[in-house]
Amino acid sequence: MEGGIPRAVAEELDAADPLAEFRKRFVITDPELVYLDGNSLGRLPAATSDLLREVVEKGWGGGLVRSWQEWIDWGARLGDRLAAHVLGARPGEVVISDSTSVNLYKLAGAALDAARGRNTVLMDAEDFPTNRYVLQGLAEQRGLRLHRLPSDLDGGLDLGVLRSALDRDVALVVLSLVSYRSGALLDMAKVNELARAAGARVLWDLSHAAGAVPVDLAAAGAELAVGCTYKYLNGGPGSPAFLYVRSDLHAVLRQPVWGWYGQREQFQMGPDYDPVPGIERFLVSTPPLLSLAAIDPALALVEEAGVDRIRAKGLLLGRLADDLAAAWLTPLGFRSASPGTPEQRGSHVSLHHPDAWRICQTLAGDAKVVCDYRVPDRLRIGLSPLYTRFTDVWDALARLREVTAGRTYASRPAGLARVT
Ligand SMILES: Cc1ncc(COP(=O)(O)O)c(C=O)c1O
Ligand SMILES: Nc1c(O)cccc1C(=O)C[C@H](N)C(=O)O
Repeated sequence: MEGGIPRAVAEELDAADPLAEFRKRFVITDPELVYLDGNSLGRLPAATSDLLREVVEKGWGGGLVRSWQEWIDWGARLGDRLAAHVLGARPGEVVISDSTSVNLYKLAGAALDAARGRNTVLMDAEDFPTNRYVLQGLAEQRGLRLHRLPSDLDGGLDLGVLRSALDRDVALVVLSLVSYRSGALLDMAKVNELARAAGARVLWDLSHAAGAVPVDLAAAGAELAVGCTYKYLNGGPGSPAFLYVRSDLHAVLRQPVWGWYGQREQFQMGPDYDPVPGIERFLVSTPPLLSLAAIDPALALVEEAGVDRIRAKGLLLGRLADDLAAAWLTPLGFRSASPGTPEQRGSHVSLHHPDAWRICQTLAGDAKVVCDYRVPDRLRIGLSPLYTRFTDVWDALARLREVTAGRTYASRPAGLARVT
């Protein structure tokens, strides 16, 4: 019961794909497994293991502490590459450090400290949990008002809702450019403009956007951003995050965690904290060097492919997923949980189904399709263009249809795993 779109269509799209060769640059141990969870953890680039072996054996094993001469500015060097090729920022505006949550805390804290007389923080009530918790903590600790903007779980934040909440008390707006749940993509320039007109700053979380959709922080008038490197940037589990602060704000903002990596003349070990003038003032401490190093070969792939080409393929993958879902899955009780066209989304798509959890678990078994589940009833399908083929999407949705239609999942007991 193929119906809808024949597999040959996906095969033709693969044959015409200018990025097809990039799949070979990743480690793929099980060719039958369809991996559609690169929006959570990207695949391992083939070059990463050798690079890490070199850093471990030559750098750590041979060079020992002397290697810090070379390692110490890797966060800034990689930040500059990310700025130039992925984020549309200028040299000296991006640095890699800490985790997304910690960077969010540092930049939100810095912005709130600088915004005297304004006592409201706006956030999307449906934003990724860590963002909500960090802001809740900051607001409680500082006696600020946290205004949670209602937003459409399957759509995204309505700019009309944001506009009407932007009064003269708002110090900071924190938003994800791409929603982790629905994939909804916001208009960054428009949001920045609305906030600027109201005298508020915007802090962007680019975790689900970086390396998947074109981002031009400078052109969009962005002031602050954070994001992770282990999703579409394929930096590996727990690879450190990035942070961006527009250069004119470096002198104005001081982050709340005063560590020695932000200090002028770090190795002079001076008595009092006196941060450097540049982006490194937003650093805190010793980076997890091996995880930082792993970003290098991963970023090289994104640089070579180019984010515009990655996005172009992402849109086609998204359209194929939409068409197949409409033909095969809607009749089986699936309902879209994402904006309707790929252009309105990042690179993942979500579907509601009352049995989503059990379907997701079953798919990952014999059907060999890894996507993820998000409470209460969503399957989230990540389409990471550097290694996802059109035939992968076709095969995955065909297996999804089979599992659901045959209700082969129904006999399995339900229950939540610790990690989904
Ligand atoms: C939008 C968003 N922000 C933040 C995070 C969390 O980042 P971390 O746990 O690396 O701090 C994630 C995913 O883990 C995310 O999807
Ligand atoms: N960061 C993760 C982790 O440490 C464990 C399991 C999953 C993740 C993820 O990245 C989830 C992802 N941010 C999400 O959008 O749900």
